[in-house]
Amino acid sequence: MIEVTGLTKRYGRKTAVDDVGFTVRPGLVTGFLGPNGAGKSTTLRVLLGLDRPDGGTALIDGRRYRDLRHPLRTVGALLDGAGPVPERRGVDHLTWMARSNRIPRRRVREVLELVGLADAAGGRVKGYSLGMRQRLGLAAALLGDPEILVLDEPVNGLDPDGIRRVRQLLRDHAAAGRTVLLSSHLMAEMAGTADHAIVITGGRIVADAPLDDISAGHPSLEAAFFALTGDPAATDQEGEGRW
Ligand SMILES: Nc1ncnc2c1ncn2[C@@H]1O[C@H](COP(=O)(O)OP(=O)(O)OP(=O)(O)O)[C@@H](O)[C@H]1O
Repeated sequence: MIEVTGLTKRYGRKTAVDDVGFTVRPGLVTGFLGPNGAGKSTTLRVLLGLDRPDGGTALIDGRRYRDLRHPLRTVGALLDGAGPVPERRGVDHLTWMARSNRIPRRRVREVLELVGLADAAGGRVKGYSLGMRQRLGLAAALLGDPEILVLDEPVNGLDPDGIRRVRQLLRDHAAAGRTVLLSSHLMAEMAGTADHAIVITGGRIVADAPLDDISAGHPSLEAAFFALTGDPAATDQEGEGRW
């Protein structure tokens, strides 16, 4: 279970996240949606102990990330940012992670199969495509067989096989009574994967409800998203006349 309460994070004079609160429950895939700059990554970074909040808390099973006894076995995360050493082979990166977290070595092979990277695991990371790096990041998130998955744009760069694998992995994870928090800009992907959605814009939560409730009364999830967050294209047409 993830519990975020009264979370505020400022960068200089910019308030990136403003008194945000939500709960992510087990047994569901919860989508975290919002336009560029809405505050999604900031929230996830604080949750994963990569940034300090100015106020409020973000707890995983009742603890801050840095207080978790076995972080990799509790929460698997995929976030933009520091990746593996480019000179390292994919399999060595995972083996090093497994060893430093007391995870059995056989799990490395398992996660490589799960994400469809087994054949390329012997190659150096610097030779990987965007999608292969993404698969390696997912493998790392799954390595500790964690109860909770927190994934920022997991299908970014993935081909149809990769997208199908991720969708199935997340559905299976939730069906096993585990917790999934997933951010994505791809509304069709979200509509096909998530049960519940939390929508953030301008650093504030504007919806937190089952996906069907959010879409109700709109032709699509995308239309509901624009209704909640504002549609820049509509503003352009209404008078800004930029083009
Ligand atoms: N390190 C930082 N320094 C200054 N401002 C930052 C920093 N990180 C984020 N911000 C600002 O905080 C706001 C929220 O950014 P954040 O990256 O959390 O948004 P996001 O919802 O993840 O966006 P995207 O969909 O583009 O990834 C933005 O206005 C961003 O410019």
